[in-house]
Formats: sequence, C-alpha cells, structure tokens
Amino acid sequence: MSESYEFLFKFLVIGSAGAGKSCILHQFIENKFKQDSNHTIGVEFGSKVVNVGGKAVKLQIWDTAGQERFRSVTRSYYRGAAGALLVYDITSRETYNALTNWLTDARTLASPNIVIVLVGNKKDLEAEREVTFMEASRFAQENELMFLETSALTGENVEETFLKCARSILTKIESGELDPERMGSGIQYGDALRRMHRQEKLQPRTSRPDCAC
Ligand SMILES: Nc1nc2c(ncn2[C@@H]2O[C@H](COP(=O)(O)OP(=O)(O)OP(=O)(O)O)[C@@H](O)[C@H]2O)c(=O)[nH]1
Repeated sequence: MSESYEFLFKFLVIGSAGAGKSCILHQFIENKFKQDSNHTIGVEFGSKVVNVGGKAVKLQIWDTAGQERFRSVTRSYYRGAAGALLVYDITSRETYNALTNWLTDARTLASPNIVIVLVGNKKDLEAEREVTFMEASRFAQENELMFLETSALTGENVEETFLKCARSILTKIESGELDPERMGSGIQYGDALRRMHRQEKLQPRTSRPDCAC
C-alpha cells in the first residue's frame, strides 16, 4: 500500500492498565482482536494511513503502559501529541475513577491544543457494566472531550474513534486554530504538501500583473 499522505498526526493511547488500549490499537491496525494481550512494557507503536474527508492522513500511534511503574517512561512520550485516546473499561469503575489523573497528565504534558477522545472500552460486556453511558457522557461534556464506547473484541466503533479524533484535528488545521508548523504540534506535512510549501517559500508571489511599480 502506498505510504503517500498529506498529514501525519501523532496520537497517544492512555488510560489504566487492563482497559484494553493495546487491543484497541491492534484491532485498528490489524482488523482483529489481539488474543492473550499482555501488559505493555513502556510504550508500543503502530501506524496506519486513513482517509479523513478525502485526505490521506498517517496516524502515528503510541500505545502507553497503564501500569504505575512505567509512568515516568510513558510521560516522556506525551510531548508533541496532536491527539489522544483516553481509555477506560466500562466494566471497571476503578479505571473510570482514574480518568481525571490521566486527563491532567495529558493536558499538562502534551500540547495544550491536544484533541482528546474519551473511550469506554469492552462495550461487548454489557452484563458486567459498572459505568453507564450517561455518566461518562456527562464527564466528557464537562471536560470538553469527545466520547465513544468501543469493543476491541468485536471491533465496534474502533476505527470511528481514531477517525473522529483525526477529523477534529483536520478541522482545526483548516480553520487556522491549529498550526502544523508550530513546534510540538504533533502534526507534520506529508511529502506533497511539504514540497508545495518549500516551493512557495522559494518563489514568493511578489509580482502582481496590475501593479505599476
Ligand atoms: N471482552 C473484551 N475484552 C477486552 C476488550 N479489550 C481488551 N480486552 C481484554 O482486556 C485485557 C487487557 O487488554 P489490553 O489491551 O492488554 O489492556 P491495556 O490497556 O493495553 O493494558 P496495559 O498494557 O497494562 O496498560 C485483555 O485480557 C484483553 O483480552 C474488549 O473490547 N472486550
């Protein structure tokens, strides 16, 4: 598959251990459920080119360990992320209660303009649910987050979650709210756009046909 893309966005996947972060990433990239997922040691990486409103966007995704003992390592990956998936497990109130801490880390350590999607995972385990959709939805609203429930097992809403985050970033670039050229924006131009910008810089459009000077 061609690796040609217009933008590259750096994404983080954060949240408590066992929430299903690695399984979500695996489902997104491989289109299948990761059997026997072990705890992530430090950070893992994946990437995929997606179509966002007709534009090819490469998502460079860093899947971080949820375990406390890796916190100092994972924190060093937050810088310069354009988007984040903040994951909890709908069958574990403990992972939901930890969201505020994860959110504080994301907002202080990553780019201040980071786009965050709250993800309630394990939607397939309805009978074991401990956190209602309404409750999490309210939390998302209060904290200006987008919100979706997913199942890494069935694949429900997994791709939609990444696309939702990418779409929001792209909209902000197009409206001028996000500047891809700002250091640490977590956004890079792909080859075609980079060439165009370089050319514009080399050949500034100074001569105007209607100009008498
Ligand atoms: N039923 C169900 N189980 C899931 C789902 N997603 C993950 N799991 C299970 O939850 C457990 C933890 O999943 P992981 O993806 O390893 O969790 P993690 O958030 O990456 O954990 P850390 O790497 O320790 O931070 C595994 O046993 C998975 O099989 C899901 O959507 N549904």
